[in-house]
Amino acid sequence: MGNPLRDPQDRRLPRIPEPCALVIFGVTGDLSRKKLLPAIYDLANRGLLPPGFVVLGFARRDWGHGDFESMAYEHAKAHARTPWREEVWARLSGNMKFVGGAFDDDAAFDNLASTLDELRDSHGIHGNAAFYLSIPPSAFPTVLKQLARTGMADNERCGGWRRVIVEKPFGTDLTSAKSLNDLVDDVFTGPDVFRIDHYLGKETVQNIMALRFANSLFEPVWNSKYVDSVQITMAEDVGIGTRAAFYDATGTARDVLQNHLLQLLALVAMEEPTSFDAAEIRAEKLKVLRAISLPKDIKAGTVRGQYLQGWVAGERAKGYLEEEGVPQDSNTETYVAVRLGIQNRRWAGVPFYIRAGKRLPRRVTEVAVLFKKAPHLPFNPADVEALGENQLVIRVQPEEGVVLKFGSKVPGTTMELRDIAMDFQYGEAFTESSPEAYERLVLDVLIGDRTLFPDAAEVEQSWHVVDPLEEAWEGVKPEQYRSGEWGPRAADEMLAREGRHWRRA
Ligand SMILES: NC(=O)C1=CN([C@@H]2O[C@H](COP(=O)(O)OP(=O)(O)OC[C@H]3O[C@@H](n4cnc5c(N)ncnc54)[C@H](OP(=O)(O)O)[C@@H]3O)[C@@H](O)[C@H]2O)C=CC1
Ligand SMILES: O=C1O[C@H](COP(=O)(O)O)[C@@H](O)[C@H](O)[C@H]1O
Repeated sequence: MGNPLRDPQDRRLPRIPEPCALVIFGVTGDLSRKKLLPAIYDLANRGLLPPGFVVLGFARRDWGHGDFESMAYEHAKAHARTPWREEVWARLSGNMKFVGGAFDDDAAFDNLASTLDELRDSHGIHGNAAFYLSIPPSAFPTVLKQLARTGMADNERCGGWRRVIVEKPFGTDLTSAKSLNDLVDDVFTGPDVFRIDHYLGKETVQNIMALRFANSLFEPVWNSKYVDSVQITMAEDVGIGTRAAFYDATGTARDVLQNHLLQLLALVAMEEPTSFDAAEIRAEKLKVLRAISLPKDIKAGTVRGQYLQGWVAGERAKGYLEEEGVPQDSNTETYVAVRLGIQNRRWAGVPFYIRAGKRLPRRVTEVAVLFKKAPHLPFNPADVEALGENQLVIRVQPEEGVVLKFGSKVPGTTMELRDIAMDFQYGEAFTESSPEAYERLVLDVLIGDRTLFPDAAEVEQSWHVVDPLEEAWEGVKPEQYRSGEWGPRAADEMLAREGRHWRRA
């Protein structure tokens, strides 16, 4: 199916999937409870699900359908974005099924396959099903093999479409990502594979393309002639929560740099796609990912940190090594800062500073484009000194919007200058509410629109960036920072060495 953005007529059409089932592996997990089940309710509430839509949960529980439905009700109600309406849930709940079992349990998968076959006739889903792997990444291969063994991934046998949604991180390095790509492409046909990166489902991230390519204002200055540097920040006030096993084996670079942050960089730096087709957008992003250069001296051009105990938003926070399940001698980073370059004509010489961390003072994700100062400033030197650089800040979350910072005359009888901000906030500009990222992405899978999903080449290219970093960091102890601080001092020093500082996000 073509992308509706391509044809302005199509943009206004509601996109409703064909009758189908969504099978969620790991349905009792954190992601499913907080994001997927609420997203399904929100889609139903907006009238975007087909009649007879089935949610089929799979996890290690001795549950009947009713137990699953009660759990789903509790979490969907707690986390839904749209107003709660019992009648919407009542329509969904009749179609919520559960199959219990472990990933290595053949009988459980045989049971799942026959349940899906029965639903084809009883619920008119025509054999259409999407499988969401909301499970530990180490289990992706086992589940994919089970789907192959039981014939559940076989479009022809099932008489409808079969799609798979693979969560991130997709592999732990380039080699494992390649094997996983091979496996997933063996089991499913290429266009039926959806590698999810939920940042691409965020409204504010999709708006990067609109901001850049729908306006003539920014394009002329979107290059190394005018841009001094770009800063991408993903700060979280939370720690690792209950995800110690996953996080300690993963670290910040694999958890969010390899995917969310490199995707943001690609959207900010890529050339205009010839259309909004998935293939065109992916091709432009891939060119940027291929042009990324790492710091010559990786140790000097990157900083890894690990949080100590401290205070975040007035609350006492444990240190990373005190978190339950984290080994006492863990060297895993909970913060990363890196200076990347992009070796092409548009961006030569412009540093892209990227930082991400847990237990920072507050939750904020933003992309800041910092402009060079004007070549001549005919003002009082003290004023010129006090003026910051012009900045365009894309606030991904929270307080979603875009801020333009520039110097202005202070009202009065003298020519005094001060930085001011023009602020666009979604809440003020639009009456429409933004769908949650997973809501948009689940709908896209059910419709078969791959535009917002990175392809295999992008995922592999991102590991080309992260693998050398991981290699250089091997055995190196991370710098420490107190919970509630903006990361290790070394991250400030890294920018100071280049005459810059991190923007106050
Ligand atoms: N949580 C988050 O905020 C985010 C998560 N992700 C990704 O989403 C995926 C899921 O993460 P998350 O929900 O946090 O993980 P959780 O650990 O919370 O949940 C894992 C789920 O997998 C099930 N599971 C684990 N092992 C088995 C097994 N051997 N057999 C059957 N079921 C099993 C668990 O079932 P049981 O109840 O039986 O243990 C549980 O339902 C991961 O790939 C993660 O990287 C991506 C972005 C954000
Ligand atoms: O993918 C992940 O993202 C979350 C942060 O997501 P956000 O939408 O709240 O910004 C992060 O906490 C988690 O560690 C990571 O796996």
